[in-house]
Amino acid sequence: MRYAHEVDKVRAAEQALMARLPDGTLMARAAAGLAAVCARLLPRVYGARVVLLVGGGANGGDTLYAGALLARRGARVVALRAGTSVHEGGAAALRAAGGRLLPPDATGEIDTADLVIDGLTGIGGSGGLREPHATLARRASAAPATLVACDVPSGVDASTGAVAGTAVHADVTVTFGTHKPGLIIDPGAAHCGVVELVDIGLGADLPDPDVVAARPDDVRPPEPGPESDKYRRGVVGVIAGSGTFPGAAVLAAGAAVRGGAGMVRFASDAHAVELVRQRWPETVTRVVEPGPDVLAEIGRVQAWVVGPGLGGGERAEALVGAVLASDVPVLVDADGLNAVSRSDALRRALLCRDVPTVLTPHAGELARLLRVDRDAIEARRLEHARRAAVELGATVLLKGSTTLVAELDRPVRVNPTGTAWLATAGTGDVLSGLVGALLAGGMAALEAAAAGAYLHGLAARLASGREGREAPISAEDVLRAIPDAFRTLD
Ligand SMILES: NC(=O)C1=CN([C@@H]2O[C@H](COP(=O)(O)OP(=O)(O)OC[C@H]3O[C@@H](n4cnc5c(N)ncnc54)[C@H](OP(=O)(O)O)[C@@H]3O)[C@@H](O)[C@H]2O)[C@@H](O)CC1
Ligand SMILES: Nc1ncnc2c1ncn2[C@@H]1O[C@H](COP(=O)(O)OP(=O)(O)O)[C@@H](O)[C@H]1O
Ligand SMILES: [K+]
Repeated sequence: MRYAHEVDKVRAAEQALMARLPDGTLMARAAAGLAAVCARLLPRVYGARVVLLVGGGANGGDTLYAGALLARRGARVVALRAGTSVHEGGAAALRAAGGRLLPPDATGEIDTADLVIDGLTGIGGSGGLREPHATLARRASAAPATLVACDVPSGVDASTGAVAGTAVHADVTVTFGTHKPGLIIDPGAAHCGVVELVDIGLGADLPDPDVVAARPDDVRPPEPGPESDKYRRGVVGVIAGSGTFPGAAVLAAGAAVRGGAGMVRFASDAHAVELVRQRWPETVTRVVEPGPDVLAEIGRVQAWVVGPGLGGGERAEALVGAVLASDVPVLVDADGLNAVSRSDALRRALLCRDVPTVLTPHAGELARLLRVDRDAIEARRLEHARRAAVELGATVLLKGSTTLVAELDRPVRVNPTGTAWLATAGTGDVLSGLVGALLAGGMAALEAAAAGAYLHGLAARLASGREGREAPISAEDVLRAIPDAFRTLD
């Protein structure tokens, strides 16, 4: 797993470590790591033009010391000082190495630089960048020079990834000690470029992470063994589709098949059932009307998926209600979530469940569930995913440019796979069927949701093509690539 810690935990760990080390050791380690990355990025350090953007805090200090190291190797280094104060030790080191400090209006230096280091704000930044920081950030982001952010791109909130106004768009972010959530969650993540972690020795002092991102060998979907049969592998029941949206049913049922379910039971109205039967003859289908015995009519399952394409109205509410009353893991998606948003009774049913429930909203659906603005959710995804997990008593998979999975008292999972080409109709239906199959296979809710998001994003990348040469994909392309995604896991 890749770990990320929020700012208060980073500071506590740094203090604990600093208490055992001579003054300035951590800053020296951070600066050395930063300078080493910058040196690698330059074709030649000697004679390179390096500009430092320096704020008044320790982030500026790291940057000044790194600039001094580059100056000692023959780079021509100038620092533009934003604000009134500047880290004194760092400024003295830069001067001693032959570098110069200039006022912030010397912005012409940025346009002719080979490399710019952004040391305006790090983990101490808060709110939108003030002037002259914002102008410097904009100018550096637009300049041809390679832009390296020190610890965090200035203007990005390190703990959350929120961006209030201008923020640096870095090519590379060199971060110290541990990742910060804001570097792996959008909108902040989109400002980071490539993230390089420099070890400054914090390891033993860091507590459990706030946020984690899987690496390929962390994703372990269930595998059949010699003792397996279709029932032991897990039966998933999919209740989806309607006269208006039958396609969602085909995608969700198909993804459950491809996601490794031993068997898929599919139930809906006659039209959706007919389409699913034609497209996925391996499913066991049943036409159902909502009623007290609807689940018994469909048959025994190890997990339910309810919601994709169900449409609005009482039918959807009744079907979601029946599923929430069951005693097996449940995934609620799309119109199923909208039904919960409309009905206090369903909300109560959700809270009463003592078996796992996974909710898979996009920002609009979560906005309706939490009764907040969609924009607020997209700006502060981490906060809202966590809040939803608490208020709705469920494992919440928030979809979008960064997919998060939140569960009470657990580090939030950030999905590292995916591509913007996934933003196309129907891909969410594929995700619901896939996660449903993993739940039916016996994975815990958090693991199933995180593994499903990982495989879904990987399938999309495989379908879309090699980086730099991607092509548009359909939801069906993603579905077809699910087995390839499984194959790429170790
Ligand atoms: N602690 C350690 O052991 C280690 C820490 N390390 C390094 O220290 C960094 C943290 O340093 P830090 O705590 O000094 O905060 P920092 O990120 O420089 O920001 C504060 C400055 O920014 C300013 N500012 C804030 N918001 C602003 C805004 N919106 N717009 C404009 N200005 C704004 C604020 O001004 P003020 O609001 O006080 O007027 C103040 O001047 C960390 O990221 C890492 O690089 C490493 O060396 C390893 C060891
Ligand atoms: N900008 C984006 N970058 C990466 N993935 C995205 C982006 N926007 C959406 N996605 C992904 O695309 C899928 C869309 O799901 P959803 O909105 O439910 O679509 P639908 O309801 O049409 O099936 C989700 O997996 C989501 O995480
Ligand atoms: K910075």
